[in-house]
Amino acid sequence: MRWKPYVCVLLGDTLLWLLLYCELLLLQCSSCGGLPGLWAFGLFKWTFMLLAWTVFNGDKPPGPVLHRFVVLLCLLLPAFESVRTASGYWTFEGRPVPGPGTVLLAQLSSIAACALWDMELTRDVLIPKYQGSVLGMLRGQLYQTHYLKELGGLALVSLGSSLFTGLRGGTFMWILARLNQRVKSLLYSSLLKQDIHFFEENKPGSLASRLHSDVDAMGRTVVMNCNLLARSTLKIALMLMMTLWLSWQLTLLVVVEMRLQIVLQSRYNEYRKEVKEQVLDCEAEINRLASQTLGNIRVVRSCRAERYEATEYDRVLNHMRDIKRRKGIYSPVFLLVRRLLSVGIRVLILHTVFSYLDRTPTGTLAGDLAPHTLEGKISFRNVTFAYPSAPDRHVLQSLSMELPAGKMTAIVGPSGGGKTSCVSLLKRLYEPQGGQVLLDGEPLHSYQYKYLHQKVTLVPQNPQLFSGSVGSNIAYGLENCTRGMMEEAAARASASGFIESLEQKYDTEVGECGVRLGEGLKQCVAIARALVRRPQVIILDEATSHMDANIQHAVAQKVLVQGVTLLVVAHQLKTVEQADHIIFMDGGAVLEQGTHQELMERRGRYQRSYQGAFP
Ligand SMILES: Nc1ncnc2c1ncn2[C@@H]1O[C@H](COP(=O)(O)OP(=O)(O)OP(=O)(O)O)[C@@H](O)[C@H]1O
Repeated sequence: MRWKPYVCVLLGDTLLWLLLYCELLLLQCSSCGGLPGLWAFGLFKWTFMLLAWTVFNGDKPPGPVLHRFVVLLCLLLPAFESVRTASGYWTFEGRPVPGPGTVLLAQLSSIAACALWDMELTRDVLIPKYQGSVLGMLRGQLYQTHYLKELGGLALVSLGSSLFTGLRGGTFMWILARLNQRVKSLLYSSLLKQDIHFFEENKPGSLASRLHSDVDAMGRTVVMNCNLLARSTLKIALMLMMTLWLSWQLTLLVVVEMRLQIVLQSRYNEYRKEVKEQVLDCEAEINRLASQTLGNIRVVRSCRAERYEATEYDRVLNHMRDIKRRKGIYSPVFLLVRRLLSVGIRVLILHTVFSYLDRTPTGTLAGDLAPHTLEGKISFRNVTFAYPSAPDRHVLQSLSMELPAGKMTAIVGPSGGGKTSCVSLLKRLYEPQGGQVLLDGEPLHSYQYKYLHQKVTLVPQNPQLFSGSVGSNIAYGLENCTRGMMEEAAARASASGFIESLEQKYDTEVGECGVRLGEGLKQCVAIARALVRRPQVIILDEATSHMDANIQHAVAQKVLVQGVTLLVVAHQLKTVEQADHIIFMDGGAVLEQGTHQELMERRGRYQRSYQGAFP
């Protein structure tokens, strides 16, 4: 959270209070106008601060937390004084103006309320989120650094939540006590004013009970329900916002399910109520018939109405049986419909999940080429490419370039020029929309997937190491990697010197994400990891940025000696001077290419960039 706007708001508030005091002093006013004046001043402050924000920040609206803070700061004091006046605890009207202590208290309360408000509101949403992240880490999906952050977040939110729950409970208990006191006092005064015959009609015991137990019970009900209402409303609103943010489709399904369940349940409740009334009517009828007939048995006998009465009794019993049978059918049908609805919604939710499982990748599938020997010549032919997330924006435009086999080619140019996009296409992370990328004259997609990734290896700028030994990181993913292979790769990556200097050499632990190694050493290990696979093309995407210039040069030479094609993507032009071929890219197109000497003599963009970098 950026704290500067909050400090400015606090200073602004203090300044406006000072102005009010000065103005009252100058105008020789003894009061700021009671409660209406206080409210007017609060609203003025609110408007003023929003206007000031617009002046300094243009159309950009203040964030919700900052806005809440401003509202609290401006309206907390008038609201507090209004509640105090309404509860009869204090009459503000008689006081001239809130003192500096009250203003300071209002500011502190606003800060605390704003912070705790967010904690309380987000507790039920954030706790499950942090718990999920911590569980994710325990299942190995997160690194330790993330784990500590998530665990810290969980602890903080839980602590804040407990604190706020305690404060909220305490505040409501305090309000309850005040409410009871006030109502009892009013009731007692009212009782004392009643006529004497009122006391003759109402026993003192019952009046005393009204005064104590009933008032207590009423206060408890009102306060508890207010508490529950405020809490539930805010909680539902926030949960809805959070779930909408996570997935509006799933939220819609859940809301639809809830709505249908409510409709179904209320229909069923109506029906049950109706049936219950019918059963009660029937029971009453049965009782009436039985008691009427048995109570007047002499009349029944004398009229020979036994058969008639028995038929009547049977009729009511049959009616009762029908009602109960209908109830017996409706209950399981209702449960079935409810369960079907719930299962149906879950099936729909799963269908969103399964659609991902069934999704077929749009890229061209890999072919079966896996030649024994590979030269490592790479050609980009009229390649046009746009990222799937921005299909209308072509980041490469009919780009053509050649990377000679066994040579060092450097791609340079300003940020956003399209260098990394070329590398991504070369690794088949994306497919171009137009043109082709060829390896030894064959399109990349005609090679076997595993073969291609073994022969064309990428070392990224920030390589990830895994907890384990230096050796296991070099041999990562290889089944039959011998110590000899590791040592050879490390030597070519100029990493053997530092590895040999470690106490346990290749068995030295690198720590979580390689934290025990410096950035330069991490890059050396990552290059060794690439080299141990004996690739024919190595792409160093800013992969030597943390290395000393001499080491960078040595690594390049050792790689080239083996006849490997080396593609270096670099920002620092100094590091690519030695390259056999330099390609200068900008705006997704090749602007200039040649050796360092040729490009410097051309006095174009490369030369200007070089001179800009080394004036
Ligand atoms: N995943 C992506 N989705 C959409 N656009 C992207 C994506 N990655 C990069 N771009 C855009 O593609 C353009 C080329 O980016 P690219 O990373 O290839 O340039 P770059 O020369 O490698 O830059 P840098 O040196 O800063 O890495 C940029 O405008 C960038 O914003």
